[in-house]
Amino acid sequence: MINVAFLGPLGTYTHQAVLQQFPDDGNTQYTALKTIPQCFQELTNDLALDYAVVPLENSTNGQVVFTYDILRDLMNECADHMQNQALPKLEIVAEQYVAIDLCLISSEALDIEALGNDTCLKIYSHPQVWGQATGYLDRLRQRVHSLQMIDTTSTSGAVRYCCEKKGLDAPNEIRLAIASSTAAKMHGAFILDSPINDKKGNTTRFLVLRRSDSQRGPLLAQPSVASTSDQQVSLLTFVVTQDAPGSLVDVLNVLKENQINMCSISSRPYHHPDDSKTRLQGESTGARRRKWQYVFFIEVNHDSAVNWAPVVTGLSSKSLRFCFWGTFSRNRRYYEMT
Ligand SMILES: O=C(O)C(=O)Cc1ccccc1
Repeated sequence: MINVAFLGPLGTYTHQAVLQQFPDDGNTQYTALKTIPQCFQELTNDLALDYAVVPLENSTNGQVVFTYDILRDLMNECADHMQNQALPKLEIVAEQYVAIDLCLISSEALDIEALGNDTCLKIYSHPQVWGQATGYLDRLRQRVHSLQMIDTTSTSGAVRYCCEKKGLDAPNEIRLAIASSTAAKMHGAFILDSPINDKKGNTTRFLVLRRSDSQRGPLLAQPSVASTSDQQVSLLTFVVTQDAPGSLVDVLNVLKENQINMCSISSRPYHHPDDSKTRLQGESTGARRRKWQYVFFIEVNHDSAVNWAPVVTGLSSKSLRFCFWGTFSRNRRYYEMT
């Protein structure tokens, strides 16, 4: 029996990613959690859980910042170190891609074209959705008196909320949700319009994590739909000194020297803690501390034959803090999603 935690509840896009990775074979238990931080915390602390699945980025509106910021914080607060290499308690073991077709959903059959200009719309969804349907929402806003966007902890939860509040709307007020057709079906709700996403091929990429003290080796559940490819991907995070010209180039040169191709780079700001115990290696004690620094996230793709020892040594010597988050197979959906 394997136990997979995910950003729930049932009917979310993350749930879809979970089922792609871990099809329901009678041997899998699914644990729906409320928030992304909870997915990280529970996987770290609850030994009954084997994996956690969280969203990482969306092809239309980019980074899922909650996830990036937890990876950043886990690197910075990591108690286990090998010199300046942080050894986190979690590792990434797979990726998944889910096509996100957003639907406008109501607890009642309504004609969306017939909304009056005195209508006050309240639209509920996960915050990640707003940046994926801006064009549609802008057009809708022009046809009604007001349109309010209200965050929920999940898309599926938004549909449930609208169904629970059915019939309780004030006059002229209409509650709608944005979620998947699966979520609409699950709650017996009505799809008023779909797809309403700005871009065709809107896709979210998810990470599958496990505790790094878990038994090494191939994933316990080999995905049946998402077959893997020969390409391997590794995710690394690091901090460079901002006072030395070329310090980022120095890190990237380690990859070049080892013939490793970088396929993505991004960064997130972080405010460096003042606590002197957390001073990064290589930072001079007398130097004025920068409050505003950046963590870089890079992904590299390679075949399975990489000799990581010199790469890790090189990267740790060129960065102030460094963390290797794991190697996983490039999912075949990476090539297939439009
Ligand atoms: O709320 C959900 O359905 C989630 O799984 C989070 C999310 C929201 C929008 C796109 C992808 C994932």
